[in-house]
Amino acid sequence: MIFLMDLQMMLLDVLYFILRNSLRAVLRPRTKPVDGELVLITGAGGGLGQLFAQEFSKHGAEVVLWDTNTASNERTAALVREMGGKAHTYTVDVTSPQEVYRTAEMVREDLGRDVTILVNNAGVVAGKRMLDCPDELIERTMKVNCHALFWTVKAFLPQMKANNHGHIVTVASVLGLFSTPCVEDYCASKFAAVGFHESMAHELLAEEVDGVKTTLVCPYIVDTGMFKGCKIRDEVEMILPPLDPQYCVEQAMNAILIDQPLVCIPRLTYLPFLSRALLPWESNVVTYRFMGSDKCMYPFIDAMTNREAPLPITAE
Ligand SMILES: NC(=O)C1=CN([C@@H]2O[C@H](COP(=O)(O)OP(=O)(O)OC[C@H]3O[C@@H](n4cnc5c(N)ncnc54)[C@H](OP(=O)(O)O)[C@@H]3O)[C@@H](O)[C@H]2O)C=CC1
Ligand SMILES: CC1=C(/C=C/C(C)=C/C=C/C(C)=C/C=O)C(C)(C)CCC1
Repeated sequence: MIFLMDLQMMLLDVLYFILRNSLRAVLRPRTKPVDGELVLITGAGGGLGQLFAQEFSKHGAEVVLWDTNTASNERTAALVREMGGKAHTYTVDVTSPQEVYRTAEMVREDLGRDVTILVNNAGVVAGKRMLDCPDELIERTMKVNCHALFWTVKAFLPQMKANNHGHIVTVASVLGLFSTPCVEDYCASKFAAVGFHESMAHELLAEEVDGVKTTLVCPYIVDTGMFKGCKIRDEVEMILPPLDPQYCVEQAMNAILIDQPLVCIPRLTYLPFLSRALLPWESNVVTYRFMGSDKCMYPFIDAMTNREAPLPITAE
């Protein structure tokens, strides 16, 4: 009897959330204020990291910027300060757990308060065919895009839980939900990031920690240069062009500010995610061929290889 009542309640809840989320897609729900929050962004010197810092700052948050690249991290801080915002920079390699824990402690001592929003944004890709790729590059992708999530979350989640207040954002990718050929390191790391994020989100809900929110951000190609050259069929690209970085971050911010658990940017990319789950493998293969996704990474890998190749010696 209790089982049947629970089943009925669960089905009603399922319907309620389908309805609520469909309405949310049309009507804009109220956003939460983030002024006064302390937001830590990893990979803050990069294309999306810089824009996240500026957007959070526009909303009145104080930002803590982490990157291995001191110069680009300082540029982000300068942009935030020009806007009248508060930014603190730290040069950190997020692949090192010791460095992450030590710097997290330093942030706490320097600022005298806890980080309340963590944006795990740092990411890399090897940009080589798997069989040509040095093992160290494959390991680096796994360490930056996946292992680092464990270190930063272990560093900041305990205080969020203790205060029952916080938000963990994981910038994964649509390539964590479906794959393309020739970026095995990246897909493996982003599928892992999605798995990590979802498991952590379920853990918080199972423990009824309702004040710590989570958002998984899965963008399609963004024009930051990271995947420069990646190209699908022209006719399909007209419907699905690479994203403008500002648009991507604005969409991600909208999701974060309404505590949305998952956002695929653009929405059209929910389709290949669904078709991967529902259609036979061979149906997906023919779709990939038709849309030019089967060889979309070739020009990207060529461009990466040429970028690294030494300049040809030309006779004077
Ligand atoms: N661009 C795209 O098409 C898409 C990107 N994404 C994801 O979005 C996120 C941001 O990407 P994007 O802004 O385009 O990339 P960028 O390369 O512009 O920025 C990434 C930043 O992370 C930094 N970084 C790399 N390794 C480490 C490390 N070990 N510790 C700390 N910082 C590090 C980089 O520093 P350095 O300059 O020294 O390398 C760089 O500043 C990534 O997670 C990416 O996977 C998702 C979907 C699409
Ligand atoms: C596979 C596939 C597609 C192409 C996806 C591509 C090319 C994604 C690239 C994403 C990147 C580079 C993400 C970085 O994080 C389509 C045409 C959408 C639909 C058919 C299935």
